[in-house]
Amino acid sequence: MMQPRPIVVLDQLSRKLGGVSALDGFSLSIDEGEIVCLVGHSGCGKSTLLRVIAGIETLDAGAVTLNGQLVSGQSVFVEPEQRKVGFMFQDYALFPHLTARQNIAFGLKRMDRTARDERVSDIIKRLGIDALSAKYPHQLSGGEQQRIALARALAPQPAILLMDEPFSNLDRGLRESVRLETLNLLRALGTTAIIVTHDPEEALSTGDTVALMHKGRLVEAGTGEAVYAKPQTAYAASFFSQLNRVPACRDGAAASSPLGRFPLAPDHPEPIELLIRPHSLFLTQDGTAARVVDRAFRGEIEQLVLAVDGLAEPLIMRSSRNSGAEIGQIVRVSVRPEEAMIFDSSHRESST
Ligand SMILES: Nc1ncnc2c1ncn2[C@@H]1O[C@H](COP(=O)(O)OP(=O)(O)OP(=O)(O)O)[C@@H](O)[C@H]1O
Repeated sequence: MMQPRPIVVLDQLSRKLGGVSALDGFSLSIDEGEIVCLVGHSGCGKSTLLRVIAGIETLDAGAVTLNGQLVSGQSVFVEPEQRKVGFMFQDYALFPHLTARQNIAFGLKRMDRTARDERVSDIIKRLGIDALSAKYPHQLSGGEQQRIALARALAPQPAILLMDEPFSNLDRGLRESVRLETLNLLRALGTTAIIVTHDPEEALSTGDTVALMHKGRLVEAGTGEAVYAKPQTAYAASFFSQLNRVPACRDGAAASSPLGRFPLAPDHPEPIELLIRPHSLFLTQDGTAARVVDRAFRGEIEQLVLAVDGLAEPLIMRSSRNSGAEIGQIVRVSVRPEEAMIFDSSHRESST
């Protein structure tokens, strides 16, 4: 098997816009054929990053290398048309006065007519959108417009495809199927892609790598499983799920808390931040006493709100087992020790 080759190398990208650091030393390397899902809260710099890669925004510092060629930085600037980068905008930006087929052909003006027709027919066939090709954008549903926009972005066979919130305009029901279809197509074509979203759940299930961004910086990157189960930072832990923050302090080789003791590395920085997901709590005879403050049954999931002595905030516990607990009842709660997450809280203010 061939070694993967980095096709997008983003090195220490910085860009100030309107006095804000939209990009602040952002670095990431993406392999050929890799699908990266870039996620972060609104305003963290996701769109600016895509625009810099596409060449429709400049850099203050840093360098972008695409396919081995320096395209931005060190006084180099390669024009967007020369970059072999496709861009799919959040609102699709289809031309209203062109049919679906003409929209798809739009980026192929420099090809001769026969080759262009062939290319357009090929992508229409691949996406199974033949029935839409003579229609105008206003005659298409949101899902159909999304497919035309995708076909238009893919028609020039870009080495890299950038997609800004490509599924956010779709209904919930449609979003899942369009997302799977789009990913399957990108994989079949071997396209390297960066897909932007602000939805944590979507990020975890889209693509090979999740890259979490905050205030113009990369917080961490890894597979969806890794960033969810073993986040390296408290910011990532809290971005991808609700959390219980539990006070804890060092006691020898352990972090001691009202919910028990957890192993702590000797060199772990202090103060300690102990974070526990609602699903990491369970009821057991030898747990810590807790009073049920609230209980909500949600079909497959039961949620309990539990007051524990020594905790200012009640704990949220979720389980797929129905405990049958009643409000006011005293229960005993424990933590799956391997799921307790311990961080250093000294940088919390700057990271949230
Ligand atoms: N043209 C501009 N002029 C001034 N400030 C800008 C400009 N473009 C972006 N910004 C600022 O830069 C920061 C990053 O913006 P950007 O649009 O890249 O974020 P984003 O993560 O894509 O947000 P969203 O998810 O809301 O689209 C924001 O604080 C934004 O207000």
